[in-house]
Amino acid sequence: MTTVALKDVTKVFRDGTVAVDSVSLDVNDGEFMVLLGPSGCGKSTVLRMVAGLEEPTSGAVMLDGEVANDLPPRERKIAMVFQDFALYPHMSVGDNIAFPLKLAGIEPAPRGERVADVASALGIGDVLARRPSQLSGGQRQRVAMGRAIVRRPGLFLMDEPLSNLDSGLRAELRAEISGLTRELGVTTIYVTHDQAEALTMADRVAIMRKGVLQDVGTPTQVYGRPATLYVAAFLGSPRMNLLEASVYVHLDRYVTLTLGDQALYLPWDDIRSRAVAHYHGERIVVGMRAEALTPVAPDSPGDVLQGRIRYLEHHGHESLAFLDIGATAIVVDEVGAPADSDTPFGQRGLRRFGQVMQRFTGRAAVPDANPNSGRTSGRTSVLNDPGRHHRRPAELAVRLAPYPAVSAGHPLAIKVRMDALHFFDERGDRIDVGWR
Ligand SMILES: Nc1ncnc2c1ncn2[C@@H]1O[C@H](COP(=O)(O)OP(=O)(O)OP(=O)(O)O)[C@@H](O)[C@H]1O
Repeated sequence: MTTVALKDVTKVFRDGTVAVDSVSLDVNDGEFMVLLGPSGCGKSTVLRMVAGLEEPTSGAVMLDGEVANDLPPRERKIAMVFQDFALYPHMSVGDNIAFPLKLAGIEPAPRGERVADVASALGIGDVLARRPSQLSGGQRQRVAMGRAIVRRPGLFLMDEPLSNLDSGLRAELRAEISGLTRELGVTTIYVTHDQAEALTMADRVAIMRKGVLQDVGTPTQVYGRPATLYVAAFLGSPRMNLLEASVYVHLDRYVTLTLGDQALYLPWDDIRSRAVAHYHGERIVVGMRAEALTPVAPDSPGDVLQGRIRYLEHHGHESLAFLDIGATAIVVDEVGAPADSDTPFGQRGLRRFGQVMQRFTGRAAVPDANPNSGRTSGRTSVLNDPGRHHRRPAELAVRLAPYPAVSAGHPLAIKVRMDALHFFDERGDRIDVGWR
């Protein structure tokens, strides 16, 4: 049984990089917690502090309710799994898995039994005599998992353990890892920049940006009720449509949300109107996921936006239409294109590449980007903050049936599910409208 608590933990590296900024997070016993965020947001640094491989600059890392800042890594009852597997190439698979037990002084007979049990649970019982070089990537990852679980640790720390594998195998191992950790009841902290991994595997997800924790909750909570504009923009594919809206209150009648030259109306007796009404005369951000938008006949009544298709994207099972609706979109920087979530070539890769190039050429190949340079206060308006967000003509992402009978230039009317709208204030914080 292991619980982890981070209390106001900050890590500033010697060069002044603030990798982790006042993070507080509780991980419950047996919980599968995923740390999610783009490359360089500080996820691995959090994990390394929990492992005892990095010391916090301030704050406390607590294990089972005790401050563990000064506890050496080997006394923390943890097992780590990394993306590069870190297997011993000269040892057989069986010896790799048995190694931690050997170190712990376990006799050969019970050692062999434990190894056989773990190997059969992971489906690698028939390759125990092979060397790691004679295995596939997926098998190697299973051996790394086996070596981690064989000691029955209280806490698993996994740093992008699947990112070197192809996508089919990743999906398979995703299910295996989450099944296995739950079966074992081991508390797990799993680092990834892949939102699909986070949403499918986690009991709860903690989303980070530039060292700052943005939101923590179950996958349903963080997806359905994102705490900040950043989380709203980061999660989901296609990205949530984020539109600048002006609020105008017609007392006792309705609240108008003006999007360019069109408007949506919240009836006054709708509970959400009261929260949004505080922003009368101001601009807010209205978020609409594609699932809240349905194409309808052009003259349909109710909450309908009119647009013209700028372009279509065909994805096989569906097509996405991107509509010009004459409104302004708020684009959150650093979330990357959705496909980014699939590239293992993160900041760490860049750093390594830079170090290798430097060794050969004496010059840095890639400047070591400091995500905190140009950091702005959390109070800055997102509607006027060129370093972090920018505005551009909105292209509303809408789902259509595969290969629809429309093309670029076609007009399209879209019905908006008003109860699925998200609202954010000018600082990028969720406006709580008291529902869901
Ligand atoms: N030893 C170090 N010295 C200076 N800066 C560092 C060091 N280690 C990490 N950093 C910086 O701290 C920030 C957070 O790094 P970290 O590795 O925790 O991010 P990450 O979210 O895990 O990213 P990635 O997925 O690319 O590894 C980055 O800006 C990184 O360049």
